[in-house]
Amino acid sequence: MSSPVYVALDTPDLERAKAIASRVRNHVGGIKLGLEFFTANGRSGVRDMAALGLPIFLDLKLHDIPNTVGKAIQALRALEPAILTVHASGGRAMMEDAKAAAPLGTKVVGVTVLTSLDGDDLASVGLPADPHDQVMRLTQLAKDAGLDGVVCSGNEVAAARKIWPGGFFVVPGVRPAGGVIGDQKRVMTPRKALDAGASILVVGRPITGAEDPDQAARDIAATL
Ligand SMILES: O=C(O)c1cc(=O)[nH]c(=O)n1[C@@H]1O[C@H](COP(=O)(O)O)[C@@H](O)[C@H]1O
Repeated sequence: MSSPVYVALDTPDLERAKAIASRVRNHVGGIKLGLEFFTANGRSGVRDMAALGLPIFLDLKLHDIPNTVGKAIQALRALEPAILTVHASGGRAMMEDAKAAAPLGTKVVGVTVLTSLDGDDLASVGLPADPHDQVMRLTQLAKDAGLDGVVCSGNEVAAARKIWPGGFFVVPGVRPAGGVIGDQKRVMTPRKALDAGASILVVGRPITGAEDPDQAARDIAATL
């Protein structure tokens, strides 16, 4: 079975992204490319990374009016990513248009509450102060809109899966025991997140920032 770990290659440097991907490729199940990579390298950069042969998770976290998000996804269709993100808080119509515009084989997943936010952050933007409640609300909305799954933290994934047993659950904010937490606020170890019901785990800096990324990826794989 392929690894549930997608390595987040958060760098604007194409050569660095390729170098890390080649080093860790036998210990991860896929590659996640986000805004930092995409704004620097665009579609041709995504194609270069796809040529390495691992599934591509294109994490652009689209969030705009339904027409704009739908058209943006149409413009990306040829890349046929395995997974694509939109913000679930963009609303049901936006998510419906996103799914309708995506290639058939692409899983479109809705970001619920970013793992870098806690209750105080939510309250500061006028949302219910409990991340758990907001994740449940947006999981239900993403399901109703016909998406394939959601992104949430390990803290919420078990409850979210109860709402949506067949959903695809992406869990970032993953840290090995004792790992540096950085800007993340809702974190969990890879093993616990998987046991709680994650479909895949997104791991960035614990691998890419390690002195020996292959060893870091192997160490994480050994805990799963
Ligand atoms: O959609 C995501 O992948 C995502 C959602 C979220 O709520 N939190 C989150 O950290 N991410 C992404 O997951 C990765 C986490 O990176 P590290 O904190 O370095 O492991 C980054 O690429 C983030 O963009």
